[in-house]
Amino acid sequence: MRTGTFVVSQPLNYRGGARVDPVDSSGTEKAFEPATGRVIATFTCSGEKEVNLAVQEAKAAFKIWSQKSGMERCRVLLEAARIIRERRDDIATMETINNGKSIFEARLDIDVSWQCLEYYAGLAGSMAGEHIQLPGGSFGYTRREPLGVCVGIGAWNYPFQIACWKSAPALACGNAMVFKPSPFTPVSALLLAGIYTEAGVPPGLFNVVQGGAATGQFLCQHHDVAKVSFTGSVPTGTKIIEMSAKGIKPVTLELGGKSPLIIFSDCDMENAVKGALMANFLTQGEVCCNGTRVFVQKEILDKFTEEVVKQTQRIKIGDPLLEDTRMGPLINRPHLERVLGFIKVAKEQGAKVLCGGDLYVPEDPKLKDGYYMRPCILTNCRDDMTCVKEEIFGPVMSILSFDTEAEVLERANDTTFGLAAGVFTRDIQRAHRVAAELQAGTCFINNYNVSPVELPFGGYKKSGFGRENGRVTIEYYSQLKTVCVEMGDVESAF
Ligand SMILES: NC(=O)c1ccc[n+]([C@@H]2O[C@H](COP(=O)([O-])OP(=O)(O)OC[C@H]3O[C@@H](n4cnc5c(N)ncnc54)[C@H](O)[C@@H]3O)[C@@H](O)[C@H]2O)c1
Ligand SMILES: NCCCC=O
Repeated sequence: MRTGTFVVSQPLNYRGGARVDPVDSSGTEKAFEPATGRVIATFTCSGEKEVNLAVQEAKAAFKIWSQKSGMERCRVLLEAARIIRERRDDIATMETINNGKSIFEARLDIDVSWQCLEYYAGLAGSMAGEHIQLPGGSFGYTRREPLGVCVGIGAWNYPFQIACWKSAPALACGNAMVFKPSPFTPVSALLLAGIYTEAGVPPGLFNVVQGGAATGQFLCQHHDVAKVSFTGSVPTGTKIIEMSAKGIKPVTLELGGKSPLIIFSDCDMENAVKGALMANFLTQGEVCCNGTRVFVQKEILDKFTEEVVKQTQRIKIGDPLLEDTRMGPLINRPHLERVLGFIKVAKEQGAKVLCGGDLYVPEDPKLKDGYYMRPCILTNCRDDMTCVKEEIFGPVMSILSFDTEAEVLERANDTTFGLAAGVFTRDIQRAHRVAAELQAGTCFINNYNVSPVELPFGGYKKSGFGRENGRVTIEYYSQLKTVCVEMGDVESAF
């Protein structure tokens, strides 16, 4: 497949094991190919009736799936993981076309996705309760039971991976799911739905409804929905939690961030520079956990800055389906303009642009309407500047300098967000001391933005709560039942 050729020809909803057109509407949306600015799909957003049908299908499938043993669920999830691995290139291509990230990166996202299914397949068979001895031969035991129909609502930056991070633990625990992708990236969740069906899940176990805020609200407010797992911005997360409070439904919130990356003067410079690029420029900088506040100890500020600028200028921007491209277009025109707007404000507030921060027009004429910009490095930054305080969600790194460990910790933690943080140092005691002090759900030591599925991921403070990945996520998709067994006679108080 080449850039500029793909159009969606099939329905984009998935219900009861097949692609369907929605029975009602809450508006229409267009999906774009960010590389060219072409419309690749115009689709109907699901209305209340369609959402209800999807939830009812999920409810019916839940009855079958929740009765399966963990090992039976394990086998189906392993088969789905195998199919994803087999179709890695096709899925990655679709992701690149709809999201704009480079094919090189999209393939890595797909790897993390099948690994997630494999991981939870492995846990499905070992989910168990406890047996607790009580006086007189009586006893109790606990059962880890699924919740029912879970809703997943996704953001547009990791469309396929987010669908896997939510559905794999949900299905492993015996739940059913209705998933709503971002209206900007409706395509790849359908591939996952088809794969689950091929792998042998009951029809209706994993459904996809398309749409924006209205469709999302119908899902969150549905009385047969037991849980909502949301990935997106803080303002939308706030609305989700309000709706879940009304229904007393558990929620997982994976929200935004403005994470610090601290580079001490005793770091391995080469790795620290690589780490700073990893922390800022994957997926065009549209990554929730990016370490966009790069604090560099004064002694190495000049050397670090020079090297990081040199490496950033070498990033190959362009057609995201080409093998050597490392930065594609941003998700859409309004977002590109928003990111450029942040750079304009940064300059007005006194920041200095060391490289990039402007539009990029690739030579290939078919890419002229794509949403490209050059990755940007800002220096002369202060903690009170907008570019240092707010999530930009684009390829913009702010460099700040610091003197002491105590000072940088205070500044790093001076944010309402708490998704991630990073530290580069060769001093092992300092590395762990700093990681312990950082107010963030994930702390990277001497690396950044790696995503092993074995490790829990989620936020402190306004970056959300609950976790995805890791063993702990089983607790977010299941509930504990206690069974108390009397072996003697009832000792009545009456
Ligand atoms: N912590 C994480 O794991 C993580 C991962 C990716 C993205 N993000 C965050 O997501 C944001 C970017 O994604 P976005 O622009 O898609 O976020 P967004 O909040 O605009 O949208 C996220 C999803 O919520 C839906 N939605 C919007 N309004 C809704 C409502 N009222 N009720 C129900 N659903 C609604 C959208 O259609 C979309 O599917 C950034 O802030 C980023 O940091 C976080
Ligand atoms: N590698 C996945 C990061 C998710 C945040 O956007």
